[in-house]
Amino acid sequence: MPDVSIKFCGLSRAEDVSAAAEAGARYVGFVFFEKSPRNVSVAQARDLALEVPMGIAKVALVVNPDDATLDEIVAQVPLDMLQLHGSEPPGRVAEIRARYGLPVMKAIGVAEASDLEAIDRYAPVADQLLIDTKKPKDADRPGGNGLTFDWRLLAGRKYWTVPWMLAGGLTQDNVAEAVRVTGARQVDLSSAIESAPGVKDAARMKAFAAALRD
Ligand SMILES: O=C(O)c1ccccc1N[C@@H]1O[C@H](COP(=O)(O)O)[C@@H](O)[C@H]1O
Repeated sequence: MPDVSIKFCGLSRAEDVSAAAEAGARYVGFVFFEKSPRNVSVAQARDLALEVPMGIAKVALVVNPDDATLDEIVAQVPLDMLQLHGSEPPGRVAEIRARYGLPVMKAIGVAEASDLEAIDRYAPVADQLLIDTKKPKDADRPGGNGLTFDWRLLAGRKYWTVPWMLAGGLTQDNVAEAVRVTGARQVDLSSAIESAPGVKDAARMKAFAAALRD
């Protein structure tokens, strides 16, 4: 198994941060999206971010944010990256990257081959890409739904101009296969490391990391 970096997303308690660090996460994510069971306030995220050990990147996940929202988050929370998980067009991604001087990761939803065309539009304006399952029509959030997409769509794609992460329904049982098929060297997940919606589980984080290591 190659070395694969893990991002555990949607942490909301100090104990989740400790568990993520202990499991070997290289990124942790805080969700700013009211309809999500993982939604945190700016104050909560600030307290959590201050608990994150050095060397683990702190990521703010936002969905079609306006400048006022981002101004507040960036001013209050010590961050290493912004994750844009809405329908932000490439120009807006570039604008956010320039305005805040933080690396930006743009999520791209995938359901079919044509969705991958977005990679060429976003790679020039983002520091990283997050290839996630496309939002189902009836879902009330654009990610974090625990659903996979057909990983074979990424198989054989050798040339990426920016680093990327794989996301969407990854679990301790399927991640090894997902990495094998897609060649991903970074993975991001939320649902599978929860004991209930929004409640992270230390044992599941540990088991997920072990599935990538062993
Ligand atoms: O987690 C959420 O609630 C969320 C809300 C809005 C946008 C994105 C969200 N999560 C992101 O989706 C991926 C995949 O999640 P899952 O593993 O399928 O549950 C997750 O890694 C987050 O980055």
